[in-house]
Amino acid sequence: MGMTRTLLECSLSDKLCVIQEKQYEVIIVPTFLVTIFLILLGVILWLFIREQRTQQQRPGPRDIAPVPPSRDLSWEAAGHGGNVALPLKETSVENFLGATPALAKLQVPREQLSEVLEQICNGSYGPILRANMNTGDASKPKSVILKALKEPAGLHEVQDFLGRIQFHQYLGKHKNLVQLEGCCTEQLPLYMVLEDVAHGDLLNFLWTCRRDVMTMDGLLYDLTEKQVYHIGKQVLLALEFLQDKHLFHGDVAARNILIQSDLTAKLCGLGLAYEVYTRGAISSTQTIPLKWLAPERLLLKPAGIRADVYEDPTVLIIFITTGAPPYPEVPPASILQHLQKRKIMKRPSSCTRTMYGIMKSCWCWREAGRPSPRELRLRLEVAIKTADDKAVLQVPELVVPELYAAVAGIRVESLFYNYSML
Ligand SMILES: Nc1ncnc2c1ncn2[C@@H]1O[C@H](COP(=O)(O)OP(=O)(O)OP(=O)(O)O)[C@@H](O)[C@H]1O
Repeated sequence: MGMTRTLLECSLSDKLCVIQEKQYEVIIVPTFLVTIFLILLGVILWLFIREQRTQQQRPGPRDIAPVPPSRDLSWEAAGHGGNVALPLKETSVENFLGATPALAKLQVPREQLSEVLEQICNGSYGPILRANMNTGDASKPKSVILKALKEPAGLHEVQDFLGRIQFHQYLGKHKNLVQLEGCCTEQLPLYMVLEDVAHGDLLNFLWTCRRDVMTMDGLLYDLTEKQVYHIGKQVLLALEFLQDKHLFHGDVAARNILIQSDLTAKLCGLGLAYEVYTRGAISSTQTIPLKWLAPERLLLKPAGIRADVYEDPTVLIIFITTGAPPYPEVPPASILQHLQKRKIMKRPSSCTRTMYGIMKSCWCWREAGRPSPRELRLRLEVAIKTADDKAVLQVPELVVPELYAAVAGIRVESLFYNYSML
């Protein structure tokens, strides 16, 4: 207003007046703008510093301090020399654990877990152990599997581990999925308690079939075509169950199928299904052997249940060849090019044309061209009726795990085999 008035007051012939007025404009406006800018900068800086301070005060992984190992489980007594306890005692973590009431009814009192019998392997969270659980009758302890959270664990890992237990709880019971028995999460160390599927994974089972072993602990190591269908069907029932919950497994492989003495198959390795549950998709952080992957996954495209269907016949073929690696003639790194030429696994002599026909339908390049788990199961149920229940599948050579790992494109340590100990 003042400036306008001054302008109006200056006559155009009064040069001095016009110059003075412009000087006024040149000084006042930029000063005003600079001041605003400085105030804004100050506010932003203040907010930034305040946020930094709050973050420093928040509990983070580095805040976790060591605690002595739990005495409840005699891991050292089992002769392994170490302990599986988390070196963790931190108020914030304890508060955090206390804040998961959803798990309250799953708690297994630690004193019921009496003795660690063996370490099966190192799983994705930490050691996977076989332990005895007291059932009330001292003469009948029950064998269970403990998945422990390894040390050192940060809050994020603790959170993820608890989330995983809740995921099992969400899934509920299914005959063909490994069952959650409970958990020990009220204090550290943390354990997920699972039913013990004592005969271990299908791959080891198949390798044992190659030996002259007839029966072991009630399990018959003689496989017929009918049994192959029978186990395949159970895996598909588990996949249907996951599909009903809008999930998929993501790593269908013989190493993730556990076998009971009555040939009940149970799917384990639910890590990727949990990712689908929490994020709606699988990330690429977990490495799955290339030779097991459906084309869309090799191409890093989004995958779904029909990628599981693609992988399921890979299991069947491994089955029918009693644990031979898939695509033995193709180097693991060349598998995508191989599939892009629309080449599929050859029919082994032990595989009937009916079974191979079913497999081929699953190895369709296009996802939409593959059957759903239910359609596939129905086909297996038809095939089972005429399947051979007499002839035992025989592959004479023993497996050399190192060679298998190289041909299959997997790390030999990932084969949790006690095969060599038989
Ligand atoms: N309930 C069980 N009974 C017997 N053995 C088991 C059981 N659970 C796991 N195992 C053994 O441990 C191995 C690894 O299991 P699993 O893949 O479930 O663990 P993980 O590494 O924690 O993977 P994920 O995070 O995908 O579940 C299996 O191949 C099997 O040998």
